[in-house]
Amino acid sequence: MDKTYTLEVAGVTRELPIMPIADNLSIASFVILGDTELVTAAAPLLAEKLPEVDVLITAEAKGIPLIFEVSRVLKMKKYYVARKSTKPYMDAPLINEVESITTQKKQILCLDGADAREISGKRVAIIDDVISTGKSLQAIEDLVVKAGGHVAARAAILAEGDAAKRSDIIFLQELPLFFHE
Ligand SMILES: O=P(O)(O)OC[C@H]1O[C@H](OP(=O)(O)OP(=O)(O)O)[C@H](O)[C@@H]1O
Repeated sequence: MDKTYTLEVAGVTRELPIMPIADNLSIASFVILGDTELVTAAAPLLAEKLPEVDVLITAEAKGIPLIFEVSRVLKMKKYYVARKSTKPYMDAPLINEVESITTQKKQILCLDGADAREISGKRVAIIDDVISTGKSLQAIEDLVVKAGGHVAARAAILAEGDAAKRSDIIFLQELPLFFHE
């Protein structure tokens, strides 16, 4: 099997290392943390595909640079982040469990109660770097609904595996999964 996968997205090319995550499955590792060139190229393309929304939300961690840039392009003054642990400075956080394709154990996602109150009644776009099993997306969506927000868009740079067949998400490029014996 190839050791890398050549990804072309938003006019940028990256050689993604193919990494095993289970006995019969490998993924092309896509890490946008630190990749200013890719994030700044992808964010405006995603921003122009979004319907009109009031707020943006992502999950810690890899969605953060992307949501920052999308909010900047859209001239939004802030964005929201569901964290993967509670913090003492949070006010009555909303908490949900989450498991992603790369998660080895269960994690939590939590939204500060103060953020939840601001999201209430708003049209929300969920932003992430990749949608794969969709479990992270669903966990964020559950928090948004709990907060009283209305999910109006689900957007990512890449749709991995079967996620590329979904008609309810916005994405720029597909990413294959690599199954083996
Ligand atoms: O559709 P899914 O199967 O849920 O996978 C997609 C999620 O997985 C990755 O995050 P990861 O869990 O690796 O966390 P990190 O951003 O904190 O590294 C990615 O950033 C998405 O949030």
